[in-house]
Amino acid sequence: MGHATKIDKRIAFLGAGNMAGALVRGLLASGAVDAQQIWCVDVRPERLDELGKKHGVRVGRSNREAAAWADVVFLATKPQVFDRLLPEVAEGIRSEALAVSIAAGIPIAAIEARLPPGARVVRTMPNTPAIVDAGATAIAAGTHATPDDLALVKRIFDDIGISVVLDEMLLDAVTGLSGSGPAYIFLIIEALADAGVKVGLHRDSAQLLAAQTVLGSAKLLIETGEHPGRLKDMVTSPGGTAIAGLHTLEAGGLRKTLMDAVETATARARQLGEDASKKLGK
Ligand SMILES: NC(=O)C1=CN([C@@H]2O[C@H](COP(=O)(O)OP(=O)(O)OC[C@H]3O[C@@H](n4cnc5c(N)ncnc54)[C@H](O)[C@@H]3O)[C@@H](O)[C@H]2O)C=CC1
Ligand SMILES: O=C(O)[C@@H]1CCC=N1
Repeated sequence: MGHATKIDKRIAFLGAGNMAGALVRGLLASGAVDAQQIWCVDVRPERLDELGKKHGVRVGRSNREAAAWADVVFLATKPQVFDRLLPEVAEGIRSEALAVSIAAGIPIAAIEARLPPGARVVRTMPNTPAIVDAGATAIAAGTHATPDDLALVKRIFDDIGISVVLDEMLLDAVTGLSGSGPAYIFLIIEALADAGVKVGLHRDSAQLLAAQTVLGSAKLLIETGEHPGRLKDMVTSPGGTAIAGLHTLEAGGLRKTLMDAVETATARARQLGEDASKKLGK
């Protein structure tokens, strides 16, 4: 990739797990920031060693110190530890810094209430394909976030996939759909690979064919802008194989099951937010 302009900010990741790792890698690969502009904090020393060795970024154990150093503070632990994380951030964060949450469920209001008055907060919901620059992220502005803040966060996530700016009330729905969606798709790919084995294919070729079919179908949809129903119709010859398979999927309630799954996951995101808000005393 590579960008004409650099991001002239110091960026801290509080919680340096899967998603933070994807962001660090993406920021460095795009050339948008240099390793010395990144500080990763985690409670697992082995993870810090790994990131330090791999990327040459600064690592440490103190959320407060990293927050005090940074212009942009990513809140990237699990939502369940936000009640411990936020007081440490509140102690450290500078008044001109921006806080960016990637946590499922936690409302912006709950974060703002725990940070100094006027704190600028942006809430996001990325997904794991960001690890290979194919992420899908939704971004929502907090009360005091500026258009420049949103543009900066959008740019960071656009480096590792696509992003959309939405109203915060839609973020739990995004969590149920694209945030959690990779898990659904991996289940589908695994099931298709199993199916391929059942009808006589070797595991390796079955899995590769299944995965490429998902990738290619998504690419076809995005690049043509066609309605998915029309693209489905292109596959289904009269009296052919695809319509026979589709009949079985309809009988198995695949559409309803997927709709239920997204609805359940959305409700779970909301619940995580309510639990966290309660623990945060709000
Ligand atoms: N995994 C996913 O598919 C997605 C996750 N998210 C959100 O991203 C956040 C992080 O998720 P993952 O990266 O998957 O989790 P993870 O478990 O890989 O990373 C979280 C990291 O935080 C560290 N940690 C725990 N307590 C800490 C503390 N007090 N201070 C500093 N670090 C601490 C853990 O050791 C761990 O390395 C979560 O809030 C999750 O809701 C958002 C979108 C997708
Ligand atoms: O399961 C979770 O809580 C996280 C958030 C979105 C995807 N994984």
